[in-house]
Amino acid sequence: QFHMIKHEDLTWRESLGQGSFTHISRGSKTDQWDGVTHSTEVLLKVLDANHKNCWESFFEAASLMSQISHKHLLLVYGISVHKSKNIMVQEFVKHGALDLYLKRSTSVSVSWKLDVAKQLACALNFLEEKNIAHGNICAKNLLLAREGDPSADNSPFIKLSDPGISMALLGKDVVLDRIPWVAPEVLDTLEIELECDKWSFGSTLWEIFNNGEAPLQGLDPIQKQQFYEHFSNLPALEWTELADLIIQCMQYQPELRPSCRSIIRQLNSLITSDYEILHATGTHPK
Ligand SMILES: N#Cc1ccc(Nc2nc(N)cc(-n3cnc(CCO)c3)n2)cc1
Repeated sequence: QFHMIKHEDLTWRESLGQGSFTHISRGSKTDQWDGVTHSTEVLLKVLDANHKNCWESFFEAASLMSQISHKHLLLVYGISVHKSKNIMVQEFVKHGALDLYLKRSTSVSVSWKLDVAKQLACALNFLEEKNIAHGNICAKNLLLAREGDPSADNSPFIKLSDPGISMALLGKDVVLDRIPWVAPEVLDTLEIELECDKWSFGSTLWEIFNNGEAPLQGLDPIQKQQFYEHFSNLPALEWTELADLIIQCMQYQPELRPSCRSIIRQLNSLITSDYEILHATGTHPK
């Protein structure tokens, strides 16, 4: 169920960092279309050689993204297996991971953030309708295809990345490190259900409205585990309606979390209210 890409059709450029058990590089792939050679810029995601045993899960994550297509889901061109290297070939998304973009950007407006949040909610709604759980929703896995320029009145555009290797294979320390994105019930079962993505959505909303700052970043794994044991909540944002939405998503009982349709409805009313506040008082919520 995959397009296999020949290793010799890939060119490797600079390294761009790493994910869990993987590292990423910019590159290009060449294709022959009716005898003409085309070169496409790609992102090469390589499974670390010392985690070769995870190759099934690595490609399982990629195939999830290949079986369904949606404008806000990352395009995976295919895979390439060469000697001991397992490579996922993805579309190169122009502005990279959202968490880094938010940390670097100073003037990102509330309406920009709401627009991005709504796009993520739409991607999740699409997955929910297909009964597909992603399992790794966070700002690091949101890729910014278009920055959006308020003066040119065009808006940002994001793509949700593949979920990566399943947590069942990543080990407890990686799972603890993913607190508070990973839903509390996952710590026991290591099973990903649709409701888990709602919890992660809440955590990602918090990141987006805190300019890419990671929630609970100062806590060590034990303190992170206690955060769940004490049924704690993230520090509330000043905008109470938004803080309420985050609390709804981050309900400890999975069945109490809102549907994607409800999340989208609430985001729409925040977008409208933001618009009214902006035009009423000339100021708007943090
Ligand atoms: N400077 C810069 C710069 C860096 C990267 C891109 N592009 C791109 N395209 C993708 N398909 C995936 C990623 N990506 C980034 N971090 C991860 C790991 C966490 O998911 C994945 N980046 C564009 C500009």
